[in-house]
Amino acid sequence: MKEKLVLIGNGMAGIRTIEEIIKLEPNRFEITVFGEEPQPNYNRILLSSVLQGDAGVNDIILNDYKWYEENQIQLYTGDPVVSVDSKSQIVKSANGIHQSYDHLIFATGSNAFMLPLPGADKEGVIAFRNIKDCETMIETAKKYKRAVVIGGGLLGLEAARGLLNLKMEVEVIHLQDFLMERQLDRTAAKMLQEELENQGMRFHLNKQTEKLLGGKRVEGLLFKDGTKLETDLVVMAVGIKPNIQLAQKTGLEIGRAIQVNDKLETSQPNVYAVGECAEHRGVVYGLVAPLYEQGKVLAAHICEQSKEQTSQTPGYKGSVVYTQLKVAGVDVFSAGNFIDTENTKSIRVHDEFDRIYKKVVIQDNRILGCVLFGDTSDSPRILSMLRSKEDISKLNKVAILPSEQMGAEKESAVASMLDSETICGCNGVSKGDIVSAINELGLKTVREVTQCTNAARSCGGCKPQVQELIELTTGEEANVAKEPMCTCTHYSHEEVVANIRELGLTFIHEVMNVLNWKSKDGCSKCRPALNYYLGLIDPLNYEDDSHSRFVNERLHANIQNDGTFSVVPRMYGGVTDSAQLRKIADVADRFNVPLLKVTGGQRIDLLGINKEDLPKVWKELDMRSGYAYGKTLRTVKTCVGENFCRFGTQDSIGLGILIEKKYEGLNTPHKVKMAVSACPRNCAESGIKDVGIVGVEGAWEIYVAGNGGVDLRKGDLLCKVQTSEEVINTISAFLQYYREQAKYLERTSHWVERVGLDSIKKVVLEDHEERVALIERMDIALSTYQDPWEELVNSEEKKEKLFKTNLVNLNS
Ligand SMILES: Cc1cc2nc3c(=O)[nH]c(=O)nc-3n(C[C@H](O)[C@H](O)[C@H](O)COP(=O)(O)OP(=O)(O)OC[C@H]3O[C@@H](n4cnc5c(N)ncnc54)[C@H](O)[C@@H]3O)c2cc1C
Ligand SMILES: NC(=O)c1ccc[n+]([C@@H]2O[C@H](COP(=O)([O-])OP(=O)(O)OC[C@H]3O[C@@H](n4cnc5c(N)ncnc54)[C@H](O)[C@@H]3O)[C@@H](O)[C@H]2O)c1
Ligand code: SF4
Ligand code: FES
Repeated sequence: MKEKLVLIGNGMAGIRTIEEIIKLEPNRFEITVFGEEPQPNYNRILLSSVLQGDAGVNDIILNDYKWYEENQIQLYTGDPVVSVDSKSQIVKSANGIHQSYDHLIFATGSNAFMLPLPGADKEGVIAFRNIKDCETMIETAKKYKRAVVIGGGLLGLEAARGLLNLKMEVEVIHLQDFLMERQLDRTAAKMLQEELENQGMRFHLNKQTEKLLGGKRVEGLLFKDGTKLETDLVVMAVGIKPNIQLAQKTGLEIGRAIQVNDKLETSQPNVYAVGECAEHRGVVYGLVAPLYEQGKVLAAHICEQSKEQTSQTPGYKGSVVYTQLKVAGVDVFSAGNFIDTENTKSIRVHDEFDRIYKKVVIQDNRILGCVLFGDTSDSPRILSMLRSKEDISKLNKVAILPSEQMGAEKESAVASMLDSETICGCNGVSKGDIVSAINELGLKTVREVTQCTNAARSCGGCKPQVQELIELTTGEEANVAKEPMCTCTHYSHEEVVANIRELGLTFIHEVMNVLNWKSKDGCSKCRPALNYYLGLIDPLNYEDDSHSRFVNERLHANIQNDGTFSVVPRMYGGVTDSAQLRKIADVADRFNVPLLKVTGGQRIDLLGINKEDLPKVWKELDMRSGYAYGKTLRTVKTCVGENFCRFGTQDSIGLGILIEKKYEGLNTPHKVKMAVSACPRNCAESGIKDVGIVGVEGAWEIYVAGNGGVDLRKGDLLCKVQTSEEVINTISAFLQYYREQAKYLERTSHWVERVGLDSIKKVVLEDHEERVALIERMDIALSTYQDPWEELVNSEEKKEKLFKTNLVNLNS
């Protein structure tokens, strides 16, 4: 006879526990599930996506009726359990079902907390917790215009974004003086507020609602300070309260929720609790990651018990939680304890130009928590250090929060992650788990990876990383719907480019309007990408939008960690002369330049220059910009070559200078570095450059897609040619093809790995017509080049705009 297992609550934690049990013991239990809601188990997290218009109700079903049938689970939906007789081990449902049990799991979740305000029972006052609430909001938006969300936490802001998408005017009422105070500090909250205001939300902070006004239907709010606000809909998002009435009636021990030990056992034998209705070591969790961890432990414990073994399960020890806001155009991440105290120290990066803020709080050489805004790419690494309580005393502090300005290559966070690091936080799936599944089971799609590992099955925030892992592991492009360019749009990079071409779109806001961008002004990911693509497609007519460029590119200098700038003038082929050196020395003296440094690209960097001095420095230098800051050609490093070196067989300096003069200022998807060495001894390191030329007897070998950064990669031999002219033509064809085919911010190394060298050779070397066309398009692009320093020095208006006003907000 099978043991009887009854689950009360058909939600995310309860059903995940059942899935884990079935994995361990597919046939041991006769399982019965009671659910109060009328649907099968669905992904509550994605209600935000349903409201924001990114998914339909059917898309968020996690386990359909067929799954229950296939696993022989008796499911009663729309039928809550109303009493439990724990003596005779029987539960009774509202519809009168009596079901006996050997094991009983409470997974009754939470209810939305409704403020007990006068008028809270009026029509048009709702919560945001289930499918019904979501449908009510969608219906309301068809008839009414104004909405108020009470509560500026995760749920409130996701609801507000959804209501904006439904074309309502949205006001958010928040009790505290900054948003998401449970997840963010004041600085990050202020940046978030500005971003959301840009998107169209209006905020009322420090406001306490006293009463809801209106007749049968809500018409407004009255606040404690006497002010009023009119509205047609009120959504309360002020927290949750565990659903414990039934447990209370059953006589289970209750604190803030049902009290459980490390095995998720309640105070009564064979009765367990899991999910938001459970309190473990004084903590009640409200996010799925810890609830799924609980479910796994509980499943193992119940299965071991059924075998009448002594329990081997180490037990649930509590979780480090993290949160991410699911709102288009906003990247926010928060984990652990991020509040500064007298015992903590913190590392901070605050880039007001690009609206990036990162804070990592440290105590006794361990990371306690972090807040990331604007760029959350460091989150897996920091979370991993936080969870493992890694001793960071030996780490260079810069390594904890590396930034591009500090020399780090950050384009593939996934590639540089350790196997033990977590890719999917919701489901606790590591990079190693996913890579093993891909290799062992031959998985090719994100959906397959989800089915086998559960990664990407909850909030979906890790889908891009899973996709990238498939591509990195198999060397093939993952067979999934293309990943959107950013959270502002459904369209992938490729689709946006195709639309710009097909519809003849010519400026950034036009692209956003025509392609139904979700946020009015885009974000720091899509704006620079659109600016690049528009310039690529119509180089002669497109007017570059400097406000859609990253700060260094906008100011034509590299910002340093103390807020000063570095200036690197162009030195073609790494060659200089005494006049240039004298000029540089004079400028260094006149402007008290604290550091002069020879760079890896063979030029001289003047570091520590104040922003207001930049135009004067450029003027006095009277040299061209070295573009040490741009997504463009950086340097062409050269070796001494035949003129002086005993081994030299070719004029590397001459060719290097020719190349650098030809391609300077060219806009590319990411930075491009080149080198020319005059013999295979390769003193200019041609093997680790985007384009590297090596002289061999009477010929030049051209290598591409090398990289000397974090993702060290040896270049691939593209071809061998005889003359400098052929070198130039081949570089033109290759670089133009890269410009047209790569995604913005994709280095040549990643692009070549993604599309394959052979396919590039076919176009760039073998298809004569296409090669000629690429070279022509390259020449057109190059014809528009103007040195930016010279342009700025000679234009008062440009100087005024860039250096005197504070036009620094990418989103402004
Ligand atoms: C809009 C929204 C967005 C969210 N986004 C995120 C996110 O991005 N990341 C994240 O980690 N978390 C998110 N959450 C929270 C997450 O959804 C919850 O933590 C999770 O659903 C809790 O799972 P649970 O099974 O404990 O409870 P629930 O999912 O609430 O399931 C409990 C179920 O039990 C049923 N029930 C209650 N009493 C009875 C009874 N007596 N008999 C039968 N059935 C009963 C309820 O009707 C319910 O269906 C979000 C929540 C919402 C509402
Ligand atoms: N992206 C995510 O991870 C995500 C998204 C949505 C919901 N959730 C989860 O769902 C649950 C509910 O979310 P939530 O945002 O309601 O809970 P919350 O407790 O995190 O936030 C509630 C917010 O409402 C504010 N508030 C409280 N009383 C108020 C009042 N009278 N007037 C105005 N503001 C008031 C609080 O200051 C707080 O910031 C949480 O467990 C949350 O973690 C998570
Ligand atoms: S690469 Fe060859 S030619 Fe150039 S400096 Fe080195 S040894 Fe001399
Ligand atoms: S991080 Fe939420 S589904 Fe993977």
